[in-house]
Amino acid sequence: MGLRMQRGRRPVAGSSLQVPALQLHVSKTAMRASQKDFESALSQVKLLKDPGNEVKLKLYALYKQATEGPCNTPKPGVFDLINKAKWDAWNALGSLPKETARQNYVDLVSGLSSSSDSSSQVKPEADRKQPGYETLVVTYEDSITKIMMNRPAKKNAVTTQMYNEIMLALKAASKDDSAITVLTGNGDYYSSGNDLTNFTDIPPEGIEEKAKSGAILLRDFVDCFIDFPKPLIAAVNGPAVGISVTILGLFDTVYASSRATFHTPFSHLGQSPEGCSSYTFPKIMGPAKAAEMLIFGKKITAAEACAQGLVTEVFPDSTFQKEVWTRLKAYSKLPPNAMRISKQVIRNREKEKLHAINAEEIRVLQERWLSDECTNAVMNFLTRKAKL
Ligand SMILES: CCCCCCCCCCC/C=C/C(=O)SCCNC(=O)CCNC(=O)[C@H](O)C(C)(C)COP(=O)(O)OP(=O)(O)OC[C@H]1O[C@@H](n2cnc3c(N)ncnc32)[C@H](O)[C@@H]1OP(=O)(O)O
Repeated sequence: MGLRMQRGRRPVAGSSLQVPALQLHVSKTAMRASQKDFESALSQVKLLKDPGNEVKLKLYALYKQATEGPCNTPKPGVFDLINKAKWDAWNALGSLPKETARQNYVDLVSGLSSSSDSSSQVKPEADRKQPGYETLVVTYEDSITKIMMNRPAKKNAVTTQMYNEIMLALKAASKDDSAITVLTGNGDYYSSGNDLTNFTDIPPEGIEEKAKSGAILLRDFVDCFIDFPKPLIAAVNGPAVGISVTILGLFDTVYASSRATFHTPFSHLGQSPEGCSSYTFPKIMGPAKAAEMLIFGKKITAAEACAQGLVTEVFPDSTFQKEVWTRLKAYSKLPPNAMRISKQVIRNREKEKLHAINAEEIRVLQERWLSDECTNAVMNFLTRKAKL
């Protein structure tokens, strides 16, 4: 039996191994890994290729040290081989401070991710579906990483899990050898925006805590789009609502089906603009058109969105897939470094500003989530009294 890395679980041991003395490297940046870095490493580790038993034991030991401190449990008996290997690995860390263990965990995962990235410089099998996603289908073909939202029965509404998976897919795509990355939706919708059931699982600590964690999630999500280093294309296959529309201002190219519509009904929902749209929309379409969308929730057609500069080009719905993918395949053959560098030249000077705008929009939105206007709107949708 080998050590197992389970989806959604901590690394667990399941092997009788000689545990080598752990050579722990205290990096120059020790003590600087935040809880957020640590949590992101915990998510990342689930997507790694099997790193082997020795590394899994290191991860296990560092995780225990980072979360519980020095080994404090009785040594398992000699015949309890698995638990003894785990105990030995943890105990070998002695009195290593929790913060250092956390940093070492983050460093180790980061090293594993980049080595698995460099080994993936070998072109993945054509159109291979990347494993590890439940709400997305992520494929690689013709130097294009395609991230497809895949909850068609729910109009690709974005659950907490989908926010997290899109972030992971973007981080992976930023490091793989694809030239361009495309976000699209499966089914008749591109996306109906935030899944309104995200408002329902309120923790015992109350709605304020939920709003706080929602704010962190949304900030990290939008930050991923601001920082994405390669050409990012949206293939808007159908209607788009809320967050799926606002982040379009952070894409480099937006292709839309003639059936697509663009709708940001924030006032109807007692909410306020996000995805940096309070900045990108007035800049793209002018303040008057942006106000109609962001304040009054005017739904616009693909043709209108194109005339206003939010959409690059509209294709007839009947030929949308064929025409868009033919175009993208041609673009993906252009020299990838030149495309990446051109994007950076175009976008980099705005990055800091966009991060600040993102933070400010979320500060306002977090208060809105606690308002009666927002609670009533969400309840009306969930109790079937209202639809957009
Ligand atoms: C306390 C704070 C917590 C904060 C956590 C939040 C974290 C980040 C927040 C980011 C901010 C984002 C804001 C936005 O995106 S605002 C936009 C939100 N979206 C909506 O309001 C759309 C709601 N949906 C609709 O109005 C209609 O479904 C729609 C017009 C899109 C389609 O109508 P249609 O009649 O064609 O289809 P159905 O309504 O029958 O839909 C089919 C099933 O899909 C479910 N569905 C669709 N959209 C959503 C959604 N957004 N959230 C949840 N569920 C959705 C719908 O209920 C149907 O389900 P059933 O088949 O089970 O009935």
